[in-house]
Amino acid sequence: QQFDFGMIGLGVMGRNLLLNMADHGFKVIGFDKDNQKTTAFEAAATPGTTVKGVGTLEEMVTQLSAPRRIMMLVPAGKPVDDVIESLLPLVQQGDIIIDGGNSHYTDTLRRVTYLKGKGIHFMGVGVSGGEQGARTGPSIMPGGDQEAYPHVQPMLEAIAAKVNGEPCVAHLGKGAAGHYVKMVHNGIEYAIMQLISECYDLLHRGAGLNNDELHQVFDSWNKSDLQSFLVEITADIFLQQDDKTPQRLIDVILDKAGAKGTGKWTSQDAMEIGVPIPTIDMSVTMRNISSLKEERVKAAALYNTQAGKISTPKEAFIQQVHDALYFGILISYTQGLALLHRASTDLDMQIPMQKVVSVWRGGCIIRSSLLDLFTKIYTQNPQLENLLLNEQIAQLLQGKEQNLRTVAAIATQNKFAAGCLLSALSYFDAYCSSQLPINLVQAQRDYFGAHTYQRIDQPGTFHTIWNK
Ligand SMILES: O=C(O)[C@H](O)[C@@H](O)[C@H](O)[C@H](O)COP(=O)(O)O
Repeated sequence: QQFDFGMIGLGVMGRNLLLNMADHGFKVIGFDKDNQKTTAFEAAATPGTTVKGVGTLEEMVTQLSAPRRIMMLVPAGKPVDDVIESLLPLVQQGDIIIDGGNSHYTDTLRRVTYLKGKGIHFMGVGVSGGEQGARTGPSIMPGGDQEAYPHVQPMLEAIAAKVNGEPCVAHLGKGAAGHYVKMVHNGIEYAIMQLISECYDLLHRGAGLNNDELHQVFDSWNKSDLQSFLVEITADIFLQQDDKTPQRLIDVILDKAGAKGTGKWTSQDAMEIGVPIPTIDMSVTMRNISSLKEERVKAAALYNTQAGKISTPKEAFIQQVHDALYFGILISYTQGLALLHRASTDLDMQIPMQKVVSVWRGGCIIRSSLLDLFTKIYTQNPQLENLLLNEQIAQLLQGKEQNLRTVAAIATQNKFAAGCLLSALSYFDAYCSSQLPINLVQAQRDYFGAHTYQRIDQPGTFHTIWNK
């Protein structure tokens, strides 16, 4: 019995992806050091499918047909390098090793080069959609050498989410492009989650909506132009009863966010290559501020900060917040996609933007109806530097702009920490300004550091001996 695909790591993601693959007729074999996981894997298989769990890497590798296709879903970092080293004595030239975890793209690039030298194909593949997505249809973001992709394409297309019958997977570029695209996906995910939480705060603490009303609002928004996975689950979350107290669970969850790093990496890389993504940056910052709970409690007492009650009539305010959220979400995608466009050139990854947005239409955490529009826009203009330069997007934003300004004013007036809503507006105003007050910054830099400046009326760089 020869198997088509092997998985290292049968935690919930690894197991579910492999079971999904077996359901599509592929013969799959999985390895995990933990015997309970291999047993649970076999037990969870759909009757009639061909699955096998083994306890040694050798057993798995020797039963795979050539070229071997081996995916690992292990924690990012050293565990990935350890698995690669333990595989090397067992694999042959032409075999394909895939890292499906959230690895940093520079690690992936290093591993692509290292294994290329040994005649082994290494692919960094982003997988989005969580446990449920892995089992029934994730969004898959593969990158790496084109030569290897056709060997894994049938499996990935079979298991991926489908939109209009099209699989949400495509080859997304050279080197570590797959993991780079997944990293930015997560950066956008951070921003949208933070924007939704800021709107929840304005509606709940500000306008006094209770959990049932919040459920109604988000449920209706999910039937509007805000239709998306994150808005959909947010509507559900407000109905979840706590099993320890008579309260709704949302009301007993501590306001301290966790983070595994992908959002931070996105901001770090954007700063590195000089692409502004302030709303994503702010979402990372807001998680960091949230972790300072004890200090925040002290500061709140010192400054007696209490968010105000919002007097705008409820229905009108709900509509204003709807538009503010829509604007913020669109700006978050805009920033992430502008980063991908630039990184594709600067890091020589040749990322096909129209494929990125089409792969994000289904299965992933940031899936939303907006991705259909983006797919049309990038198909018409694959080299678009920034969505804000597209007329259709301009019309959409101009229709919502005033309500965002109103909500931003209300939020600041009433002491709501709406950092992502405000940063989206500032980004929009700065990006859409032909004139920025940066001439003064240039003057100051030249004044104290002779850093020179350019003039609006003649080419060249200039330095002035300032009158001090
Ligand atoms: O696309 C996905 O399926 C998710 O993004 C997934 O990758 C994971 O849930 C995040 O990495 C969590 O990230 P944080 O712990 O940093 O929020």
